[in-house]
Amino acid sequence: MAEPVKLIGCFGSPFVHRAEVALQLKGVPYELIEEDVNNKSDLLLKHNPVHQKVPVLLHGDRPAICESLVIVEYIDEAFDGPLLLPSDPHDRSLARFWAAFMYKECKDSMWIALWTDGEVQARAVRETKKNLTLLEGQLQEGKRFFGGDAIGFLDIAVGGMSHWMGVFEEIAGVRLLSEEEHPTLCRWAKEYAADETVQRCLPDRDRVVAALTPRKELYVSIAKAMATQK
Ligand SMILES: N[C@@H](CCC(=O)N[C@@H](CS)C(=O)NCC(=O)O)C(=O)O
Repeated sequence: MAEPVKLIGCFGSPFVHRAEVALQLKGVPYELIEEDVNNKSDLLLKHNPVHQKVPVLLHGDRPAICESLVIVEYIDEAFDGPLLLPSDPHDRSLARFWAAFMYKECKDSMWIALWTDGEVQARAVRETKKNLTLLEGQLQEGKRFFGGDAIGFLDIAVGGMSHWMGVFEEIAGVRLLSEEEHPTLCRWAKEYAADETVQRCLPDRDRVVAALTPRKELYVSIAKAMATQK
């Protein structure tokens, strides 16, 4: 009998979304354990004592796997189904490189652009748009997804942007991604969000806006701290 798979997650998280999409694409049955990140459970603290964040993947009795992209890679290797990372080592390294770029440079500049103001914000907006152009360059002509004709690792890494970017833009009142400036990336975002498997684990947009809006002050203070470290 297959060992049970459990995912500790929380509502409205783009990081949890990554793990869920990977499980869904692989056709792995799993139990989603909803965590209240404002009142963390002993289960979460036990399995992710380092970062105390979701997602956390539990596979049988083995030690938990933490960090969304590590989880996606594990799911890809541990289960049958369509390959998420490219089979070619060179392509695989490139996918990992751009996923790391998304996680660090893109995310950081976006976050500062969304939640600061004045010259700091203006600089971050310019940097974000430059980063989005670089990312857009990874979408090959004639291919629907970063992974080619099917959703792959890099699509999952960038995937949060397709649903959450608009949410954060709405809460912050700032526009970063537009059809005029990044038509190919916008086309990708629509196709990703419209995919049948992805749709199964995309939280309702209005509920996400309602859940994240009260966190605005927190986002502003995190962004200010990030900006001073740059
Ligand atoms: N680098 C982590 C980030 C995960 C993350 O930030 N998760 C948020 C939910 S969206 C969380 O658990 N927040 C709780 C906290 O920061 O205390 C990953 O990729 O898994």
